[in-house]
Amino acid sequence: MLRSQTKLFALGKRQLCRSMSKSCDLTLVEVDDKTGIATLTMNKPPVNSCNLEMMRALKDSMKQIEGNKSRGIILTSSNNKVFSSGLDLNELRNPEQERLVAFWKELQEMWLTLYLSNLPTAAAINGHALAVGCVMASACEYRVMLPGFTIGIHATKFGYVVPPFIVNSYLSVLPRPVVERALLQGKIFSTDEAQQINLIDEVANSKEEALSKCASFIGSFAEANPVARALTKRQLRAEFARTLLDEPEAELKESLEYITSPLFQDSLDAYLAKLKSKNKK
Ligand SMILES: CCCCC/C=C\CCC/C=C/CC(=O)SCCNC(=O)CCNC(=O)[C@H](O)C(C)(C)COP(=O)(O)OP(=O)(O)OC[C@H]1O[C@@H](n2cnc3c(N)ncnc32)[C@H](O)[C@@H]1OP(=O)(O)O
Repeated sequence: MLRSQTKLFALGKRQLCRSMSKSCDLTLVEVDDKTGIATLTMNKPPVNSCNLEMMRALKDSMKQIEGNKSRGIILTSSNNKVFSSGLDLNELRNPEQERLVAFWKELQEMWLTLYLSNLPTAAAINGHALAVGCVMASACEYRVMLPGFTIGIHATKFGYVVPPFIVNSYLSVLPRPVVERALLQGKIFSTDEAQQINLIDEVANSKEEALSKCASFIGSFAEANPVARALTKRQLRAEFARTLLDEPEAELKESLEYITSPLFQDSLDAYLAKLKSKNKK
């Protein structure tokens, strides 16, 4: 198994840190010296799918940003078509038990790190944000999206039960009746639809504009005491994080049982075959 490593480079006025795998930098972090805001870029070709190493890199980068006393985090993608395609489905297919346990624990920890970050968080959604891609954007405090893309959690459409903490990600942004309908339909929203239901806060016409709008949002906390802000955020969000904070092992056990069931594996096979066949036509 590859271990992600983190390196720090001085780059002019900026610091750049990278979480690396053998073949590429999975995440890139740039801290703007003037604003103190860190941009965390997902950089796992072709579609930023979240495998074990990617989620570890994301978690490590976020912890590093918090440790560097940055003023906020903007999550974005180096791919100008895909923000993230969600969990790497290959991790779920006929998994080896030890790796599956590590993978699911990393998902839990990555989500908790983002959802409960002490820092203001914003997502510059510069491409499709599907399933856990949407969950990561929803875990941020603010979302700016480019037109012409899609966002949503479509798990039920291809036969997956939605885990409770993923339901909670939506519930922290959307009203309950909207969440219920969207999850049960497996609804994927266009940028316009997402704005209408307030799944996203703003639309921007370029990645630069999206980053700038996210930076303005983070700047809006300039007058707030960072410690008071962080503790208040944690109080507000603790309820939705409760399952994973108090009983991560129970959630893990339930998810593992479900993922390794023939029911799940069969629908995953069919879904992966459909996804691959798209490119063979
Ligand atoms: C009661 C207890 C309950 C417990 C429940 C426990 C577990 C349930 C698990 C359910 C959780 C689900 C969360 C998820 O995040 S699952 C991931 C779902 N994601 C998707 O369905 C996205 C699928 N991808 C796409 O729709 C498209 O790829 C796209 C993102 C719109 C980009 O389209 P495009 O630019 O055209 O790129 P391609 O489609 O050609 O993709 C390139 C390449 O990448 C492969 N790929 C895409 N997404 C994934 C992925 N998520 N995982 C692995 N691989 C992916 C795709 O197959 C192509 O591969 P080839 O080049 O080899 O054909």
